[in-house]
Amino acid sequence: MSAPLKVALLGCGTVGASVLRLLADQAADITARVGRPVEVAGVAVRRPDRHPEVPADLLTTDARALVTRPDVDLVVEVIGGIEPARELMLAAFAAGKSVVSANKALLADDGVALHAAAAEAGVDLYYEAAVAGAIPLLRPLRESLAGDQLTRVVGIVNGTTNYILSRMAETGAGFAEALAEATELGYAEADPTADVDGFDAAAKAAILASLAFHSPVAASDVHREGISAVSATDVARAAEIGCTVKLLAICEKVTGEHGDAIAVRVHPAMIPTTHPLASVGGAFNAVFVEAEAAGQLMFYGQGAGGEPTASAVLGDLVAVARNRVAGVAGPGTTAYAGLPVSPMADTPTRYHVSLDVADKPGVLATVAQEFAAHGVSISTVRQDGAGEAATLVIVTHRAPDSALSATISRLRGMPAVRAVTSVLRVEGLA
Ligand SMILES: NC(=O)C1=CN([C@@H]2O[C@H](COP(=O)(O)OP(=O)(O)OC[C@H]3O[C@@H](n4cnc5c(N)ncnc54)[C@H](O)[C@@H]3O)[C@@H](O)[C@H]2O)C=CC1
Ligand SMILES: N[C@@H](CC=O)C(=O)O
Ligand code: NA
Repeated sequence: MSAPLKVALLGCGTVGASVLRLLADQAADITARVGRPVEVAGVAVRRPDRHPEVPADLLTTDARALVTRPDVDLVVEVIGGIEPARELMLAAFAAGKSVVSANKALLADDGVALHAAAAEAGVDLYYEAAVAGAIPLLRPLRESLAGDQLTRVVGIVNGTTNYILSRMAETGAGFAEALAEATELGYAEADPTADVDGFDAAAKAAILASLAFHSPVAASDVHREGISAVSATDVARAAEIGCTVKLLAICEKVTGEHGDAIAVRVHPAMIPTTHPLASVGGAFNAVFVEAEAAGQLMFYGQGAGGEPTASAVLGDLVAVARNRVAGVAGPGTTAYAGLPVSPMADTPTRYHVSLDVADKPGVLATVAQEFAAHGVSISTVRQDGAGEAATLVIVTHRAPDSALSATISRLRGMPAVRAVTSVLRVEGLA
């Protein structure tokens, strides 16, 4: 057997510790699959005293020196965040080393430049773990579907928020309690506001849109709304119309007056309980991909947690190790289509709106008139109660998002409307 391939592991938190453990547990199989042993050369951490599980001679606080060590062949970056992860990746490429990363924040922030640096160095940059954890999704998009035309990618790509929404809907758990559980289980980001406010899902949506539509899409291009404004009323209203609330990432090819573009958004939405995404619970993720020839495909599995994420990291590590043994680099990404990102204001969406109104003659007509004035067609209206406590529940047809939000702003100022108690977009309704 030839000399081992040496790996620099950067970061030994939830994901890094699982990578280290699985790499040791599966050493014999990985050796057989790669054709050479794959061994850890060093583990860069911030506080060596906090890692009694790692052999002391492997620990270092100098990640840069580890990355550029001549005996290191491959780098696994599971530190997270933008810097120093970016600088360490660029140093790895410059030194001719392939990188495996789980870092969606960085890939969505600077993916184009990182891919270019890897290509220039003739090495690999793989990051299957960065989107939907264990689920094989990026490689199918990049390789298996490379001969098809993708039209839509929609899914649940953040385990923490899905865990929180599932707990709120199923057990009535409070938001803070459910978030604490998700953090304890290793699903949440180092700063969980990245999950709750939709930044993590937006980064993943940007990566998915870039791969699906061969165009550069950054996290800052993604319309982003998190789940902190989702109320118990929203969850209850959703249940009344046979829906559940999920945080969705939606990437679509749209055709406007200036030609093809990409609409990319992350926001909570009501979806029918019969929709396959509605039954995706806990930290699980699921992603639908629609392609012209393939039709609909669905990918489902564990989207967060140390071991599931480490599975995807190790899959990439085996892939880049095989490429290294073969003396090649794998397929990179392409942004040849260069499609622009369409503004959220122009994106067609549907709204579910719940209003407290006085039950007086003409109120329904006044409210309906406001929708009509903005060119928004109403699909269904329901009135509950009477007198002072009447509630109007309206579901619209699709209209440009700006028309819908302008309608809501006007309703909030109408004397006949006492309160707008719930506003959520709706997806997947017939
Ligand atoms: N936890 C999860 O379920 C998933 C995490 N990811 C991604 O994997 C990456 C790692 O996530 P976790 O392991 O959950 O985070 P973590 O916070 O548990 O671990 C990161 C580790 O890196 C260390 N670190 C930070 N800066 C360092 C530096 N300059 N040098 C050496 N070590 C440094 C930290 O001390 C910490 O131990 C992130 O990019 C995250 O977005 C991706 C998919 C799922
Ligand atoms: N914090 C992320 C981890 C995986 O990407 C999530 O909750 O999905
Ligand atoms: Na994945």
